[in-house]
Amino acid sequence: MSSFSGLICNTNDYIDSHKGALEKLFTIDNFLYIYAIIIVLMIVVTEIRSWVFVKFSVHASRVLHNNMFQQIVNGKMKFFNTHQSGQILNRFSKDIGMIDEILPSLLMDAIQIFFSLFGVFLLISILDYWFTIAMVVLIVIFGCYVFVMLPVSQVTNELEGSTRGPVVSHLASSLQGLITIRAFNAQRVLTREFDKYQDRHSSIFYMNLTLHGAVRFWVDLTCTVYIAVVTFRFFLHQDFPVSYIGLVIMQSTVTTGMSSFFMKNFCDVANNMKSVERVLEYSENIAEEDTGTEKLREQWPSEGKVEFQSVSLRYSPEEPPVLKEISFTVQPREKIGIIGRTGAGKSSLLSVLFHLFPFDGKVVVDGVDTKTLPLSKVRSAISIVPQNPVLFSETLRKNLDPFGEYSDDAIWAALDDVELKDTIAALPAGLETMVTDGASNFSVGQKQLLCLVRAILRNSKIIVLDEATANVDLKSDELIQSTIRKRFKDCTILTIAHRLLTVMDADKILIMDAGKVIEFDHPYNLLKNANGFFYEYIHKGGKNMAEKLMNMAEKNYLQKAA
Ligand SMILES: Nc1ncnc2c1ncn2[C@@H]1O[C@H](COP(=O)(O)OP(=O)(O)OP(=O)(O)O)[C@@H](O)[C@H]1O
Repeated sequence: MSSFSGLICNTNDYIDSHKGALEKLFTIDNFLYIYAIIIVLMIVVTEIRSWVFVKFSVHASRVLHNNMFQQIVNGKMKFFNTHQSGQILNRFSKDIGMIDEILPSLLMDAIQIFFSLFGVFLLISILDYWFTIAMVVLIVIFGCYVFVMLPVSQVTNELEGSTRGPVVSHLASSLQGLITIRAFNAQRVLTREFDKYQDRHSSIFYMNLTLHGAVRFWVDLTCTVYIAVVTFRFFLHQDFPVSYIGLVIMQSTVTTGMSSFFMKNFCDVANNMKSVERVLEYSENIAEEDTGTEKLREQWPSEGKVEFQSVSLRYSPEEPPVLKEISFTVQPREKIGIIGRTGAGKSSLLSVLFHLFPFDGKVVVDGVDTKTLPLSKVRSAISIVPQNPVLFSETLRKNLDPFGEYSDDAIWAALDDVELKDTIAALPAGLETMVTDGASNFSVGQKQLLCLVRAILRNSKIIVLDEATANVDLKSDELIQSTIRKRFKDCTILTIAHRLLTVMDADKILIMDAGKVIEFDHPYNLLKNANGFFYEYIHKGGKNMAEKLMNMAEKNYLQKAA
């Protein structure tokens, strides 16, 4: 009791001695002026700060976003072999969302709280320098918390990101293979797998939350001890005025809440900076290196001669080569059928033609080493009808003619060539029909025919068909083959085929086995070698089929010879 009455007496003495000065400063007019100036300054500073942050964050996120997208669409094929789709989608959704929405406000709050705390500390220190020591101790303790907590929270945050990838990948592949999953009645297996990935992600997510809760507890406890120390000092030294004590204790209490918020914000900013790091990681060194610089004046390729000179390919340095010192020459306008067992390297041969992976040796087209040309030049010179036809979620017209280069008449004529004209004309929107996600409103055979329409429109000198008729019936296969013969008679054609009938009328058959070319000649000549691979391959389908194919080859050979 005696301590409190002492305090009150001291306060009254303090107020009496400073009364004149205080009255002078706090006249009602002065107070209103100062108040108005402070309010205006606060509004101006807040507006400028928000404007700068919004401008900065929008610009930064746009640059990062564009860079990352450009790198991904031009990415090396190897990158897609080693990175899950979920991982890539995560960068575009979670990380970009973090940079766009969360990080700027976190950063703003952190800076604001830092300056507020600094102001409070400064005020308390000016009132009594002994509090500076308590504050320095407080800051050191907070520093220790950050030192211990930050690396742990960065690891848990990283783990959270890496466990979210499989959840997204699993979901994406399940949606893609929904028909197969239902056909095998495998919904339960898939659900169990999804739960496994989800549990893994949730456990890390909760670990993160718990970690933040623990840190908040320790920060609050430290701040409570700090307030107790400050209050205790007033009991030891009772000559402070009450207003002074009230101000210090109130500011110390504010410090408690703000410090805990600042710690959380600081760690969140440091952790979420990882999103920037991850986006930056995908913003460089992913795109293919385009070293070709040679500019060709004349139309290239004009003939369509293709030479493979000692071409070797390995998908990664640790793996064995899938193409081994391959050399052969395709003459202009020749039709080549490529066959071989599964995994022999047929598709890899075509990926070399398009420079999809770095390879040793040379591919020379019409006398020009394709390694000296820009990638866009090489790729635009060759048309492909791939094994897995791809249509985009756009109008049919845009899918067939993405750059708007051809007239409607040319497109309808090309559709007529593959006998799709009536089917497309029967659609209510015709060429303006929207292709649904995954092109599910077209059958696989129709998709392949639409890819063939693209090739017809481009009218390239070299055409590549990678099992283009694998998903169509025999009649459609014959139709496509006759269209190809008619429309591409002046072109060089490389056809990978599993159906021998498809390539029996080819000028030459190239047979691949374990990454090597083992036979390369006219089918009729190959059939003369009873110990050869082709002879054996043809007789696997039964005697009747073999005879039919041999007759076809002979007829074709004699026709060409004549
Ligand atoms: N992107 C890739 N990354 C790593 N290895 C690959 C890749 N693509 C193919 N391979 C490997 O290269 C080898 C040749 O594959 P490729 O697809 O060229 O054979 P293919 O003769 O076309 O087979 P199929 O007739 O079954 O399509 C195989 O052992 C395959 O595992």
